[in-house]
Amino acid sequence: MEAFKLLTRSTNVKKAKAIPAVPAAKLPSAGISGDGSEHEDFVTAQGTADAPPRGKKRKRHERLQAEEEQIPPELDLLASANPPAVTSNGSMLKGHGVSAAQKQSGQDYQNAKESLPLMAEQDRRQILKKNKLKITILQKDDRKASKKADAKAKAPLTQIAPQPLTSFAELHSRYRVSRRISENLSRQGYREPTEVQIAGLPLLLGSDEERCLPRKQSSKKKHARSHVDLLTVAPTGSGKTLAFLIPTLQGLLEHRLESKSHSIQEVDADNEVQALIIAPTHELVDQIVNEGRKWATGTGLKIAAMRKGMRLHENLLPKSESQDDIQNDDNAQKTSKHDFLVKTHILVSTPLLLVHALSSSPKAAFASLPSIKYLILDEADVLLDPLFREQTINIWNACSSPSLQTSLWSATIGSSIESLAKNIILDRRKRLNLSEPATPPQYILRLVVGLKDSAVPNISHRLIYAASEQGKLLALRQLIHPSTAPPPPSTPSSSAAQPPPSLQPPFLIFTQTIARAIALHSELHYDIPPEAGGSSRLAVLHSNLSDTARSTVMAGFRRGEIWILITTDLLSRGMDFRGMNGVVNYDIPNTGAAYVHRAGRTGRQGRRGGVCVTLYTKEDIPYVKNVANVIAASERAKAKGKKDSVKGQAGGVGDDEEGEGVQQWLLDSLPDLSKQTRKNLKRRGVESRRQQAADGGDLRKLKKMRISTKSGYDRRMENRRKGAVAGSRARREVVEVEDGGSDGGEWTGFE
Ligand SMILES: Nc1ncnc2c1ncn2[C@@H]1O[C@H](COP(=O)(O)OP(=O)(O)OP(=O)(O)O)[C@@H](O)[C@H]1O
Repeated sequence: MEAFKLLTRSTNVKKAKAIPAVPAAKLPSAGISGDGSEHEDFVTAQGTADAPPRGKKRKRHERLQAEEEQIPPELDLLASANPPAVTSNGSMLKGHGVSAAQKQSGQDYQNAKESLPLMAEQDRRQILKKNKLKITILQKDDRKASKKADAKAKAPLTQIAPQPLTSFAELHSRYRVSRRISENLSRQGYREPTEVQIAGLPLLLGSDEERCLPRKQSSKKKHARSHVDLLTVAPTGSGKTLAFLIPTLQGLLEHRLESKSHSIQEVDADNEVQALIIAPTHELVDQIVNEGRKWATGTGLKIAAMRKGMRLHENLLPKSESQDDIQNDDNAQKTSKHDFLVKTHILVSTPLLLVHALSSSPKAAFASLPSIKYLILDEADVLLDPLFREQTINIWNACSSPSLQTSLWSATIGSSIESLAKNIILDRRKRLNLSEPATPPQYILRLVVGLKDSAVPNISHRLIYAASEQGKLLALRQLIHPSTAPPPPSTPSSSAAQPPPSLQPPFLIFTQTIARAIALHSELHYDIPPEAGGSSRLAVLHSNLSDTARSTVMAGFRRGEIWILITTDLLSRGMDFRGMNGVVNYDIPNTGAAYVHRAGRTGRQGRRGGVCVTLYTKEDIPYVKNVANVIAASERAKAKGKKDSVKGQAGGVGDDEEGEGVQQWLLDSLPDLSKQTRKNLKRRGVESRRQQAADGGDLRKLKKMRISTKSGYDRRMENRRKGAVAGSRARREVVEVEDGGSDGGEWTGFE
């Protein structure tokens, strides 16, 4: 059961421990030395640091040193993490002496940033290629853009090769990320950046020079930073959360430093939300908050989840007061007592909760959020899908700051979502009058890691034909108890020649609808023997449960108390369960992208040994091509990876995952999906599974789709038995009441 310990991640966020005092930074203008020798020299010449020589006029650098020592470590963005780089002739490398005076303003701060030398272009390109990273400029917003729009549309997109982040130590040494954040990373045991972090962090943290953005010859500012909006497509479990959280935290610290040095008295700036992270589900929101708190520890920055009844700022009245139909005072009072103001720097929310909070303004139909500097859309393709599109765009439009930086993240962003996002960004700029000479220039970049929109190749994919709903149940039981249940019906079209794999818990089972998740849960209720924990090992999670019930199930699953979790697509996106052994698609996913995300709950951070099993029936055959194509692409990628690594080193990768998921003959024989079928399937899933008795659906079809191993005859007999028991119980109660009423309650037994 060691695996279950791994699931405990993110359940309890320990309160930030007091960070041990970090020694005050050395005076940078004193020549900077990591070992403090220059500082000692300074002290010997001037007296002790604690007691400067009396009677002497305080020199400027002493004053600056005092100022420097007052800067708390979380804001000490310029402190040197590494000993200063010294050239062979003993002189300092350019850029390792930054005076405190340069911190006087945010602009100065930017100018003060002296970068470490860049890698040669060839080396940069080699590292990016090795890590399968592709960075493209989708749009450069400049003065001539509109005039040359047509010409530009035809021109190929420009690829760039930014300076890659080769280690987390570079975050501080090159990008001046706060020491606190770097310490938090190393305390959590994070050593090497993942692929998406290798390119994503420099793109969001670096100067134009480090990002290698094309610069005008006339631009003299070496450390200029253009405005960048970023679209990132990176595999599931590749560390995207950290890639957007670190730059956000760092950006907010820089803003704080900037406004402090400008003595800008921002109205209640410390309580204002300055970054918004939008995610599609409550579960993902909570996970991001937990992750964010790990990196924000000790920085003074707060990150919180949006909850019902929260208000974003004072001007937004509680919902009750803004509505015309206030029923009575008591009610209004009660509601306003429960409404409270959000006091956090980073707010994480689902689109719906935020939209509710924003539309509760009595004055405007939709309140604006001018303080938001960062907008992050996690699982952006879902957020821009018709289901959430309107809400997401409303939130996006409410962020009215001209310097808003938007980033979109997902493992799957199709070309239609990409162009929609691009258009929203450009329209917003036009509306805010930012399309004219953009200073600094504004770019929309796209970062793609690996093969776009593909499933992780480090797990094994199995597509199993189970003929009917009953066959699926049998196949599932076979997966859970490989030795006890009979094998699923095998037919000539079964793709798996070998017996189906067995699954070690913990694992997730996905169904198409809530009703089916509930039905499957009650069917499997007694499948786990009491000596293994019985029915408490199995749970169901869906959006019809209360928030508390959802959190309880999630906590139980993360703690390893629940072994098998039956759910809908609610948990298919973004959820990070460490040690997850497998995923079962009890019902086929609606799209290829949905398969990528469901399968991505296992095999995270490159972990091997995960299994994704997809069961399909005769009714699914017209729809299964989507999934089969994704599996085939993933297996091709796996085979290529193996070939490459065998070339690179003898032995190569382990041969534990064979490419048995989908065979070519099956791929060729599955029917192609028409555009309309694809669209309908995406929206509604396999239609026959959605029908309920109440819909007046075809009774025979309904029976076919029912999740149960029992025959109709057995069910009828069981129902009769149940009816008889209930009837006899009711009769007994009637007799008891009558007897009790007649003679004072003395029981005389049954007749
Ligand atoms: N550099 C790193 N070193 C080690 N572990 C890391 C690193 N970066 C992230 N992780 C861990 O990898 C796991 C997956 O990260 P994360 O949840 O951010 O993936 P993701 O790319 O957002 O996946 P999804 O597309 O499913 O949302 C997390 O447990 C995270 O803590």
